[in-house]
Amino acid sequence: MHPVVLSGVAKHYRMGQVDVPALADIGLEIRANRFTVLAGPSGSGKTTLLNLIGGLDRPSAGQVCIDGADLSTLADDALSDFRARRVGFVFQNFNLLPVLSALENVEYSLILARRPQAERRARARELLAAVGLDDKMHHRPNQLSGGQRQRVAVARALAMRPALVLADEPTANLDSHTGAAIIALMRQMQREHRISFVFSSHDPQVLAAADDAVHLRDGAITHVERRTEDAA
Ligand SMILES: Nc1ncnc2c1ncn2[C@@H]1O[C@H](COP(=O)(O)OP(=O)(O)OP(=O)(O)O)[C@@H](O)[C@H]1O
Repeated sequence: MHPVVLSGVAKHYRMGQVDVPALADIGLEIRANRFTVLAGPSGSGKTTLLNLIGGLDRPSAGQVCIDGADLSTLADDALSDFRARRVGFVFQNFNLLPVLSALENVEYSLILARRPQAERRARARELLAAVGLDDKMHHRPNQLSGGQRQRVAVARALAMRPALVLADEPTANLDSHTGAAIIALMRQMQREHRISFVFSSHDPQVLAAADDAVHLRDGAITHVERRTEDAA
């Protein structure tokens, strides 16, 4: 099963009297357990598409189905609940809560989901160890480097065992060496946790690491490259 299927998706933004078309007639199947990159020049619609896939915004037309659920049929509460349980997010500016430690940042979504304390603490520790931060669990974000902050964000995105992790330009604020390490980490996490990762990126290193690349231009898909076979 494809975890994400988009059909006939369009998005227009309204700016006063002006209608700004951002995406038109998008049909796309994102494969399960793959690393997919949305690539294209600035303004081509990458972030808009990622926001629709993650249920952060709604399409002007068409359907977005994740894990068999048609997001357009969900009311706002159900949509945010779905997002919290099934989708992990990684942002270019990390978006960690500054007053919380690395451990608490990873644990936070599990607290909101009312998981028992022992379980959520164990899960957060396990994930921080997996991203190489065993010795930094009690550091706050301003006591961590950019690369370490993004490692915390990756651990946080995985905490709820999502079906899908979305990352908007995750290496944009990192130097190329640190960016390469984060890509390798995300690749490893994607394989170990057997989930689908979808990125938007300009970064050739991210594009080179992808199984599938979706090329966008002027709000439309120009072509999709599938670089690995479907599993037998
Ligand atoms: N909130 C908004 N209101 C109005 N227009 C918007 C809004 N967000 C995006 N747009 C427009 O939609 C189009 C697609 O923007 P989008 O941010 O999705 O592109 P992008 O490929 O992610 O660009 P970048 O690589 O620069 O982040 C652009 O023309 C942009 O100006």
